[in-house]
Amino acid sequence: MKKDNIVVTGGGTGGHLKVADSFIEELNNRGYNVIYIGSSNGQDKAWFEEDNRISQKFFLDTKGVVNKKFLGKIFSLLNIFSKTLQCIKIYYKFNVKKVISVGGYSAAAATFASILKPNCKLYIHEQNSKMGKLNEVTSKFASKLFSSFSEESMIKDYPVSKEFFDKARVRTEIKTVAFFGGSQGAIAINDFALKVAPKLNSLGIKIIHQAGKNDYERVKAQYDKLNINADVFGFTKDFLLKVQEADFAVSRAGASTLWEMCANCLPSFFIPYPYAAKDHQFYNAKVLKEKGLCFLQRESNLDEEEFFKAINCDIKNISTNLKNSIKPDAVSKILDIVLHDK
Ligand SMILES: CC(=O)N[C@H]1[C@@H](OP(=O)(O)OP(=O)(O)OC[C@H]2O[C@@H](n3ccc(=O)[nH]c3=O)[C@H](O)[C@@H]2O)O[C@H](CO)[C@@H](O)[C@@H]1O
Repeated sequence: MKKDNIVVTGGGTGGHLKVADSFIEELNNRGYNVIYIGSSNGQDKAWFEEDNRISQKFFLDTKGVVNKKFLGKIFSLLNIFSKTLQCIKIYYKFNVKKVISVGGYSAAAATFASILKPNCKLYIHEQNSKMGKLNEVTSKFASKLFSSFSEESMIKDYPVSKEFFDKARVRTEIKTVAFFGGSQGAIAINDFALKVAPKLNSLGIKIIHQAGKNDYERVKAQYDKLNINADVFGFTKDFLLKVQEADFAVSRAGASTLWEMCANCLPSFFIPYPYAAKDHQFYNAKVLKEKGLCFLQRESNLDEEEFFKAINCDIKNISTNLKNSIKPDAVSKILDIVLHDK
């Protein structure tokens, strides 16, 4: 017999969706009925539409509010209000008493509905070092807030999928370097990779390169022109395989990617997305940098020399120490707290 219905909401980009995915997996393993509420815009639909671990899925036509002009903001807020009413109806229909939000605009309506409906509890997972706008507004109403960066959080480890820990290995030498641009890809990282590729190639180092859907063709053509046989792709569902193969990564510092690399013991050179809200990608990586566990450079003063210095680091030492930066059972521990909360 299936247990209670639990709502998981949020997404928009891969970082939020990966965390939602980890919660859905564990809830499903524990026999709970999972209801997912996301947006029909962004990546939610592509990620979960065919997912048979989820018993009910709702992709609402919602968009972000924060970066809109005045009138756009008003329309988006009115839209969120009407979708909030729709979510309240869903909660009554399926007798929902617990809602887990991983944030992002696609979580807004379901989160507000959990606050407005009596006998419904809200649990929030904030992924970043600086809180997103929605979580800032709604966390005061949450029964519990979880975050790797908050002193108050009962569980500080990030909910990374177990497979990144299972396949972890301590790197001892650099045979393969990977370039990762976050779920959307990053032109700045693509251009940097193409700059350093000839030297990496001459050192006999293999290149893995996630260029993003939109820039893939250009990047691939550039490698062909350079006559370098790199493993280039736009986006892969098998990200773990690429992480596992790499001995060193150059990457954006979105929270999910950052902790996945820690879990896998992969030393990294982070180039944060400079336009992230409150510069949160920089602060995500700064926490690791202060412990000597990563390299960190601003996109505005990217330096090839610094990069080549980094790949000559004591990789074994960093990789070994990454092992202690995160523990593997955060998903389970967070859900223990949520599910036993009265
Ligand atoms: C531009 C922007 O606002 N980015 C935010 C977004 O980033 P974004 O979604 O890029 O951030 P993350 O790095 O957190 O997550 C990317 C996720 O996509 C997966 N992946 C990546 C490449 C690939 O080919 N296949 C694949 O599956 C990775 O495993 C990872 O789990 O959400 C993050 C989490 O809130 C934030 O920290 C970022 O700042």
